[in-house]
Amino acid sequence: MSKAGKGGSDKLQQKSPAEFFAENKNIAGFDNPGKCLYTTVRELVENALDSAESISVLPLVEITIEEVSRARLNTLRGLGDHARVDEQLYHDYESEDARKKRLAKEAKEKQRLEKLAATKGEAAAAAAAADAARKAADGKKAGPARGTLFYKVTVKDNGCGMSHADIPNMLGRVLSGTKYGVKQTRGKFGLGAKMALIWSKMTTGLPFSISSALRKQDFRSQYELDIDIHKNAPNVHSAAKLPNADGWHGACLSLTIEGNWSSYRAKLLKYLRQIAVITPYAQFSFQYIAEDPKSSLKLTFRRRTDVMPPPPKITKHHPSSVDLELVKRLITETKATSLSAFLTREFDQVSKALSGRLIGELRSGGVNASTDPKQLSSQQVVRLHQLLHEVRFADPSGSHLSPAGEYNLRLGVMKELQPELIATHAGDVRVFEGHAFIVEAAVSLGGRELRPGINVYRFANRIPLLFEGGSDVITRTATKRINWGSYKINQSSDRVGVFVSIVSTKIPFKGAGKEYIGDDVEEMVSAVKAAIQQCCAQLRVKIAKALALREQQQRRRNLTKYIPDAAGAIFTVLAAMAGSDPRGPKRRRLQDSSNLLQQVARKEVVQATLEKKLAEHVERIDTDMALEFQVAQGLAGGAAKQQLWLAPLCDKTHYGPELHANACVVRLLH
Ligand SMILES: Nc1ncnc2c1ncn2[C@@H]1O[C@H](COP(=O)(O)OP(=O)(O)OP(=O)(O)O)[C@@H](O)[C@H]1O
Repeated sequence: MSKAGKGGSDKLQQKSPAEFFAENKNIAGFDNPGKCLYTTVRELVENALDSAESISVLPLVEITIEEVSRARLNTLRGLGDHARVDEQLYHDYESEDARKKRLAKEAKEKQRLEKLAATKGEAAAAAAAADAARKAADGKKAGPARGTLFYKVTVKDNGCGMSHADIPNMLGRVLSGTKYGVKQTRGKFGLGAKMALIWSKMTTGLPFSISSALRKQDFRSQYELDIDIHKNAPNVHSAAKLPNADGWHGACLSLTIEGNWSSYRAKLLKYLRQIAVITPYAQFSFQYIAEDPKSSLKLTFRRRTDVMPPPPKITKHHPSSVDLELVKRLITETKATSLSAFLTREFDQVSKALSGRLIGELRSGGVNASTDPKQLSSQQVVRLHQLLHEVRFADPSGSHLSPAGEYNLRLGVMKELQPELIATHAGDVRVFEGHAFIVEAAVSLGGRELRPGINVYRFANRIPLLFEGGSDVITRTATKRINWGSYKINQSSDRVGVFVSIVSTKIPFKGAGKEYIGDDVEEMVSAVKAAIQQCCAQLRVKIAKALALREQQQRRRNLTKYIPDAAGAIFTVLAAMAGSDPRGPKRRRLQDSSNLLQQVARKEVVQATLEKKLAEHVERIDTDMALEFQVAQGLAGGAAKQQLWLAPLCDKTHYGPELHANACVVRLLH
């Protein structure tokens, strides 16, 4: 008899996707309570942005995190107050041993303070006591904040909303979503919101509350649901259609989870600031409601532009990116009834003429242009798949992508970090495994909140990436592959901001948590490096100009500093000469065509007159030299130019040739 038959541990079992992800939450970025709070907010915010952008509406996202004490949570769960029967069972019970240890520690601390007061005075002892009290309080804060470990997270948007019938499946079934096509979106896996729901189910047991309306819909869908983890199916508690008198459209999702605000507060705020950098056309209102109102927080990241990148478009699979299973699925799903139509209809970069040539290669296998793709034998499908990988197809055009745009990236960095210098660059469309991608970069110097050294900001499909930076292609390229010194940038003392945004129909994320992009994709490494280098080259010119300006100002300051002394010395000589014999040797040597000495004698010229004239002279040579410098630089084609950004009115972002004129350079759109 087999072990399974005996009821041993080898019994065959099956898991639903929901069970798998509930047991392996960390794969999706749900590691610990603090990180879970962060990832929940992040997933809901990114859904909100995807949703508003899908209907070309300027996003308005309201995020609220509200502390829920254990007592309130119990009320929400319908649990009454519990009077403890056996105190010793509980975590917070102080045993006799623990009490002795605490008293010994306190006595030792008292002795230390008394000794300090005797040697260094009362003030030093008081400061040490305050310091110890602060450390003790910090220690308590870092530990689990009992009573406020639960949070109600609500995210509301003005996006496309969800249809009434779809809501249970969209939000209550793992691996279901609308973003699986070949399209650039923030979401991809059909997992994020459900992971938040699974986490809430595992920690508080409270359901998802969803309110949503499609555009022009006269009712709002109102749902309370959770997920049957075992069946991976939605479990609807209540569903209703409520009046929508004000014509609102969008979604408002709310759930109550365990979390840790104090340990992830900084990360969450950093995330919001960075998403505001890469999405300057969105408005984010953030509110943290604490049980103690003094710890509450309200922040608004305002919209700075109404120019939204054109929305990404869904595109067809590139022939070199499909695997055998995908070819089979496309054959099953296609509406084409001939092989010729199938190839042109389902694949990118396959024209009618090219499909004819491809079919020519397959003819020996017994197919022709009119063969119904659904009638292909499995050998014929295998041959077709092989052929698609052997033929060299034109690269995808990338016109379906939606990069943030240099204008938005620059604006975002300027508004959030206010750097002293900034340069931006948008790279050309490149290709990785048949998927187009575009890398945009900004490099800034100085500004708010940057530490000395290289500060890397990473974005993928316009999502900020805040974790696992050390292994990411952007961080590694910025810190290891750029020779900063050659651009007059000091890698350790200058405050350098490196912002890189990659958009693609397939970002090679490591893991479903979308935390970082691997450093092993050669095409991506070279595109990221080129984009950063382009920014650095622009910055080098600006830095040279700034240095020259600083030198010029220093020279002027030095000259100005000596004017009173120089004028005083000259005036003393002139005054002495003016009082000497006009026919004496000193006076004869002076060519006094402007009768300077007489003017000095008549007090028409005094020391102040000399000082004023010298100051005017310094000013004049300074301006002349600056002008000379500007002209020289202008002719050399560099520093005198200032980049000015005018947002294109049309939705194109691919630039063509540059037109150079004396006063400006204009970049044309293709
Ligand atoms: N705020 C929203 N507005 C409109 N539709 C939404 C919203 N939130 C979620 N959805 C719909 O629910 C689906 C599932 O969302 P979920 O967060 O689970 O996964 P996803 O965003 O598709 O992918 P990922 O797991 O990569 O985030 C989405 O594809 C979208 O169609």
